[in-house]
Amino acid sequence: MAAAPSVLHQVPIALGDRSYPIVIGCGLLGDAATWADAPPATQGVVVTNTTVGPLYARRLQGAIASRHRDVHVVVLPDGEAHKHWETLNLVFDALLGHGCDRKTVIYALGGGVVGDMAGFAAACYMRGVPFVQVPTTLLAQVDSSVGGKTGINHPLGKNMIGAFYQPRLVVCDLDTLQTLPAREFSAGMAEVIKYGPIADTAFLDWIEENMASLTRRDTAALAHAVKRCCEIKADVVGQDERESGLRAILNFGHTFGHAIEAGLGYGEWLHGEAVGCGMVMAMHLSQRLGYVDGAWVQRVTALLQRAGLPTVGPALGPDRYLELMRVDKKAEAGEIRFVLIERPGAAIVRGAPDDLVRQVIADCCRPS
Ligand SMILES: NC(=O)c1ccc[n+]([C@@H]2O[C@H](COP(=O)([O-])OP(=O)(O)OC[C@H]3O[C@@H](n4cnc5c(N)ncnc54)[C@H](O)[C@@H]3O)[C@@H](O)[C@H]2O)c1
Ligand SMILES: O=C(O)C(=O)C[C@@H](O)[C@H](O)[C@H](O)COP(=O)(O)O
Ligand SMILES: [Zn+2]
Repeated sequence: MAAAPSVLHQVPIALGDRSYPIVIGCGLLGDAATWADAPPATQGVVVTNTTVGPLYARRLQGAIASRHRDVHVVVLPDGEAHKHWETLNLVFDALLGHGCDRKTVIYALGGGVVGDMAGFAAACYMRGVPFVQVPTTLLAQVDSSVGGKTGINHPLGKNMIGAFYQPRLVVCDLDTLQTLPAREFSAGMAEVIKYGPIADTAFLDWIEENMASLTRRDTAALAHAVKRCCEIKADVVGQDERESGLRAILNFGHTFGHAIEAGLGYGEWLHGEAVGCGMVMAMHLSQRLGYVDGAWVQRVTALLQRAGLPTVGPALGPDRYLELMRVDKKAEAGEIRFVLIERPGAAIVRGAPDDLVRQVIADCCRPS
């Protein structure tokens, strides 16, 4: 018999009238009580994909059935390669086809790809309908479901078309992580580890000590990791919702990482894999600029390796890396700006000479 549903943590995110809770626990998805605070509406639309839908859509549909007259399920193709306009249009087709009004609640059931696309669809449909994040990957529970960055990719750059649009509620059901493939779990660990170097060295110590429990998906360890990551992200986003400054620290590893994703064509490397490798590159750059020492870079690199992540970048060649990174959203007047580790637990954003960046690419990537 399944254990009774339990809420283990609630993390608030303070954004004035756009504040919302992040609820973390077990057995939440199929429990009607979980959804009591979702906005009321005639129609609910669950947006999911071909992998997550068969696993969890019926359970969610049943739990929210009493809140809406109709609950529709929209099933998208799975994968980063589908995070584009054509897939987004499938959501709009369904919303219009079902005659959804502007109070319709969209439930994003899946990983970060579904969450980013369903959130962007919610931001656009009738100029904005409420949405709820129901993240089912480690990466989505610790990062993408929180903070309101939504959007899609463009062949020339990652997440280039999108909107800041906050969900009304985030529900992290830890039980869903039990069905996640090992490679996807490792990818999520990259964004977990990210919070250590940028904000909390005690959390980095904790991850080192608890890597085995996390890897075997022990519920108590997962609950702590998801809670601590959400606390850090909620604190940062609460201070700088639209990334005018501080929020950029959450982009640690992403300048190099997004170049890897776009350069290989979305999907060959997972987002978390590219970000993990990007963090190694950003740490090498931080070291070359005199901020951190080699021993510390090695310590974090070893942790990424223990999490099962690649730490040597693909052979795109320095010119291509630089070309792709100039498209990054943090770039200003053509200058690439990197999130660097100023000291363990603190990050800054600044440019770096091209020749140093080329040396980092030579040190950290396969030869082209
Ligand atoms: N908005 C943000 O702040 C933010 C933050 C980080 C990442 N992202 C974005 O998130 C995306 C990556 O998210 P992701 O790593 O969750 O990838 P994903 O959404 O592609 O999910 C990974 C894979 O796991 C499957 N899956 C999901 N839940 C499952 C479960 N419980 N059991 C079995 N399989 C399951 C999915 O179908 C998919 O095949 C990228 O597009 C990235 O840009 C956004
Ligand atoms: O929430 C943020 O801010 C982040 O940067 C979190 C990242 O992990 C995430 O991948 C985000 O989507 C990247 O944002 P982008 O603005 O560089 O596209
Ligand atoms: Zn990310």
